[in-house]
Order: sequence, then structure tokens, then C-alpha cells
Amino acid sequence: MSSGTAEGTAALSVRDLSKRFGDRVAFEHVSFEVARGEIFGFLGPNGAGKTTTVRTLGTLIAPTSGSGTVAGIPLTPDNGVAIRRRIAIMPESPGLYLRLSVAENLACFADLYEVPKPRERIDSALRAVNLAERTRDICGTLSKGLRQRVALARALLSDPEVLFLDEPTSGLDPVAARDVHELIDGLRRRGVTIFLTTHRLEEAERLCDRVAILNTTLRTIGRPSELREQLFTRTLTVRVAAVLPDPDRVFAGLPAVDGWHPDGSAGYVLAVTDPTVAAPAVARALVTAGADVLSIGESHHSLEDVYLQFVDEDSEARRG
Ligand SMILES: Nc1ncnc2c1ncn2[C@@H]1O[C@H](COP(=O)(O)OP(=O)(O)OP(=O)(O)O)[C@@H](O)[C@H]1O
Repeated sequence: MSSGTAEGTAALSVRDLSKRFGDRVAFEHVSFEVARGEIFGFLGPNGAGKTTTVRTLGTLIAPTSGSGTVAGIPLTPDNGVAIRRRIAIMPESPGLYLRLSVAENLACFADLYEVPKPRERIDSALRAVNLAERTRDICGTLSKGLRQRVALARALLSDPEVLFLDEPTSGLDPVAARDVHELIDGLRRRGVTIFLTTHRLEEAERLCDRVAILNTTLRTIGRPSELREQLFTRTLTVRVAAVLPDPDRVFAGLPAVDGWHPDGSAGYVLAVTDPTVAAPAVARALVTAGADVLSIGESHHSLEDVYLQFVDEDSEARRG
């Protein structure tokens, strides 16, 4: 598990944070740190507490207990204004004035946020999301993907240090989602810290430096590759032309091979400690046994496997 960042230099730092609405726990005992310039993915099933975490860190609602810093400022009621000056939140639904044009929308929000040099900032935000050609379009006539881009431009108006993106590609088709991904990549290059909630695991895997899985409490946190390694033993998948008459004789005692089980017809999954040692030994043993080898491959687990394991564990715990 990654240790995160040094105290004091973090863009976000959260210690034992909880939020309850009456008897209902939205999230509890959540601790993590996000480094400046990092893209941090926040994953979890419906009702896990993701949006409530964003709203709490964005100072829209107060935590019930715990502490934190946002953009280096302690998360206290007195600091709400100072924190909000340094961050921006793009909520799941864009919340634009649909009868106003793109430019008018941004002018309204620039005014509301008291953005200095509004014209320059609006132009720069529109350029950042590739909307400079659409400034006169009425927002109500824009596609969902373009509205999302306007919402992203609005979030960029204040030149935030930390940007919270709550499900930024929710409901977008793959092309529009890819456009948003490219915009997020562009923000990374500018050094903006991004806290991204998403249900799209491939999105988290592609964009995020680290991810956390939340299900009321934080289940795990780390780089996608670390999480995959943390959870799963390594495996080799072997395919041969015909079923082996005695697989135990072939696989038992090979270096770096801990065990095996069948996988379909004439397929075997081997648990291995080091694939680079195991694979050549397995190939030699199969050839010696007279088997025709079709393929030997290392299995690659996705973040989805990790996610499902944690979320499934939770549902099993609830059933139990
Ligand atoms: N204002 C509120 N009053 C009461 N309960 C709330 C309030 N806001 C959120 N909750 C509850 O807190 C829990 C967490 O909700 P939250 O919206 O943060 O989850 P989420 O992970 O963002 O879910 P989704 O992926 O569906 O958007 C849910 O049980 C929700 O019903």
C-alpha cells in the first residue's frame, strides 16, 4: 500500500473523517492523502459516500468528525471561503443556465465567483476544453458531452489548485468520454490536482496515479498496479492441444510453480511466484511430456477484478 505524501505538502489530507446524516452513515473513518499534481480516483458502488466526501472536502457540508486539509488549509468552518477560492467542483449534473449561451454562462459564473480578469479567464478556460468555437451556442442546444465540457470550463474559471470531478463522464458515449479523458490529461500536464469519482474502472485505470475504493469506509488505496499485485497471486495460463493424461506429473515440483487447476478443456491455470522462472520450466516440462503447447501466458488482472473483490467481500459480509 502506498504511503501517500509527506504531511504539509499534500493537496488533500484527511484523517479519520466521518459524515453522518442523522442515523445514516454516509462515510466514516476515512483517511488518505493526495499529493499536489496527482490524479486520485475515488471508486465505490452507489451510495458508497463518494459524492458526500466531495461535498465535505469542498466545504459544502461540514464533517461530523475527523480533520483534514484542503489545498493546504485546515478543513474548519471558518476556512470555508479560503478553501473554496483554491478549489473547484464539477458536480455530476452540469447545472448550467440552458437558455444562456456558453459565453453568457461562463460570464455569470465568473461574476458569481468574483474571478479577476474574467474575460481572460473565460477565454483560457474555453480554450482548455476546446470550446472556443462554440461560445455563442445556447447551452440547451448542446449535446451532453459538450455541456459537460462547459461545466469543466466553469470549474476552471477560478484556476483551481484542486479540482473535484464527480463522475465527469457519467452518461457520455465512448467518444465524448474519451474527449473528457484527454482534457483531464491536459489538466494533469498543467499540474492541477484532480480528485475524480467514477464508476468507470477503465477510466480510473487509465487516468489515475492512485485509486481508493470506498464503501462507507475506505477499503484500499494504492496505484492500480499495486492493488492488482496486492490481491492476486500471479498466474500462468497454459493451453495445450490435448488434455494432459497426468497434469500433476507435469507441473508438480517445477521451480516457482505453487499449484495448478484445470481451465476449460486442455487448459491449466498455474499459481506461480515468478512467471519469468516458471514459464520456461513449464514449457520444457510440457514438451518432455509430449504435449503440443499452444500458448503459455501470464494472466493480467484488471482494476475491475480488484474492485469486485472488495465490493463482493462487502456484500458477503452483509449477507453473513
Ligand atoms: N443530504 C443527505 N441526507 C441524508 N442522507 C444522505 C444525504 N446525502 C447523502 N446521503 C446518504 O449518504 C449515503 C452516501 O451517499 P452518496 O451520494 O455520497 O453516495 P455515492 O457514492 O456518491 O453514490 P452514487 O455513486 O450513487 O452517486 C447514501 O446512503 C445517501 O442516501
